[in-house]
Amino acid sequence: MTKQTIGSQSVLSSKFKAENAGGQKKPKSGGYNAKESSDHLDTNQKTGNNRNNNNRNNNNQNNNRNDNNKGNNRVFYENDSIYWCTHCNLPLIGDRCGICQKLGREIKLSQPADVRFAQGYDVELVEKHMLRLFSCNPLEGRVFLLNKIPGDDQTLEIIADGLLIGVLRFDLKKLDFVFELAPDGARLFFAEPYIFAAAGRIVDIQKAKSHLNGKNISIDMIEKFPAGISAGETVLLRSGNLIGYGVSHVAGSDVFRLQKDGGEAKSTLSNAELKERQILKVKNIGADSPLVLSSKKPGMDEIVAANKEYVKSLGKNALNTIKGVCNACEQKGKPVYVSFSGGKDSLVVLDLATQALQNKSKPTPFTAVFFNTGIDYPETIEFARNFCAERSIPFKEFDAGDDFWKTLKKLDHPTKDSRWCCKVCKLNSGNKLGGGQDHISLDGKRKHESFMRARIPAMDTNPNVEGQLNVFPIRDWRAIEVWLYINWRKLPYNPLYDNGLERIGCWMCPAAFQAEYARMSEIHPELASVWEDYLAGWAAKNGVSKEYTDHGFWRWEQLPPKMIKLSEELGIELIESDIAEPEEIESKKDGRGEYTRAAPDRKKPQQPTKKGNSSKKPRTVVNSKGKNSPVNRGRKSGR
Ligand SMILES: Nc1ncnc2c1ncn2[C@@H]1O[C@H](COP(=O)(O)OS(=O)(=O)O)[C@@H](OP(=O)(O)O)[C@H]1O
Repeated sequence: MTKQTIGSQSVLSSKFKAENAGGQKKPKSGGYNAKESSDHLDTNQKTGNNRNNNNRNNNNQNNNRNDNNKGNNRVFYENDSIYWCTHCNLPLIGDRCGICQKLGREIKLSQPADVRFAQGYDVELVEKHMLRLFSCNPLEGRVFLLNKIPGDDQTLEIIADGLLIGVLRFDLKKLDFVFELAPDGARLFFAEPYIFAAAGRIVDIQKAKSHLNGKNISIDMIEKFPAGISAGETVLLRSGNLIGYGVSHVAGSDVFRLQKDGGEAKSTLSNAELKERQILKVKNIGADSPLVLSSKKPGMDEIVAANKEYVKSLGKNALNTIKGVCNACEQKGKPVYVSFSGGKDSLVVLDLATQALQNKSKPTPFTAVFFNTGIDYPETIEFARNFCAERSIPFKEFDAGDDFWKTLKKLDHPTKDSRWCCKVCKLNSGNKLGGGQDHISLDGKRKHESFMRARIPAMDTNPNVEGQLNVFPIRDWRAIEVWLYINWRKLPYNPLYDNGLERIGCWMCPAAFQAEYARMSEIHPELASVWEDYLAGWAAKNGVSKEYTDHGFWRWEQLPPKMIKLSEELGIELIESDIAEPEEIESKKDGRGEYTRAAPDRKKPQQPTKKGNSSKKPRTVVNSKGKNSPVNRGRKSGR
């Protein structure tokens, strides 16, 4: 089996997939095998062992467990596959296509497998990168998927025609997305008609006697290196009958000048330097054939039709959960609320609750509750209010008003590891909701949203809101299932999802990716400037640079290793309290082994505390070279 690596993810190549087509799927009940189940996107042809809806849903009930083999607390989700109908060329959440009735090819997803459809701005973003790099877009007009994987910041696998095409990764140095090819993505650009447009991206390497995979290539091996390539970019590679891709270490203009023996092209490197430098690194190259995507480009209506029975079955299970809880004897008479944030998950729960509880003969009254945090996007507030008004759903809005800003004056800003904002903006309102009386709250949280949420139970009493029983009717659903349901039911949804936001919450959330701040400042520059003004003031008081806040260092109380490394690479000075002892860092990991996007957990709110810690050493700016210079630059409240 040949494994290839894209960023942090191992991917089984399509060559392997082809060799193993028809292979039997491993039983789900077996113990976890790290080798077999590491983060990867893999395809395996199913061989008639048809799983029915019930099996699927049963799997969903118990779909994750600890990955003990990896020696950390990261959870392994067993429900990490989708299927691809190769006949209709569309994704399936169950193994059989509802249109052609054929069995789909299984695709194992990188964990946490919360795959979704690319929509609106996502499609534009991918197109922008395709055009910039390859001057063409083979994904044009196709519905494709995005699968969020762990990384330094937002990192998305791009899946089209059931194949991993590449990865979009938000680069914390560049503060922009970069596109990296995957083996099948590279094969696309060697097929007609794309090979003509992408010619300016193809580097020709001399035929080699030994393997090239993973090797750095020096100038004497380069036959042709297009001038338009920049250093650090993904490039297509050709060597004899081998095709593949790699990453350039230098700009094309440098190579061009050297090969032309001192031509006109602008250069940053001398000929001698260039001769010594490695020109590029081969990521993957092999005797693969160019890849032509299917001529079928189904739209969302067809995709919904192909998945309808599975979606209906998921919906029915969730309806039964809601009915079961709300009509159980011990819960009878308790007020029922739907925690409606204006996001996609609680939208589905609200629609399910409407069907489950608005039974004509014996309706159970319920109310949609929206906690207006005072830092919500205007689109979210408008959507939540309108959705309920248009459907005559009783709607209750609790407004936290200026509480966030008032608290910000007293304390330092919230961080990923000290998040007082959820308590101030949501939980305080939550406690007003039931007034201490027993009540039921239907909530949109899902296990696949983050490794932190992997263990949410079917229902739970909320230790932070007196009398509240939380029920999570769609806890086993993945984002693709949520979107299929929304499309099947033709529900209107928050427009921010089409505008490049994967997750709707407060526009200022310390748990957000830097990529999300970047997008927020494009959608709502007026909101971004409020936060930038705050950060500028905070930076001045604490003696940190604009780069410190621009690159998102403010989001942590104590920085994770990836941010410390970034500060070294960018030469950004830190504050001593940014750097925790290794044990402290370990205990602060968010369960994904990453520090990225620890989803807020209302069960464990951070108590508002002053960030100041009197036991801390005097403030010291640590420069990136590790030299400490004691200075009088304490943060207002300290970190
Ligand atoms: N402001 C507000 N008002 C009412 N209900 C809310 C609110 N924030 C969160 N929720 C409920 O919690 C679900 C998960 O939301 P989040 O992950 O965004 O936030 S949180 O951790 O719960 O705070 C969320 O579902 P989705 O936001 O659709 O995923 C809701 O059921």
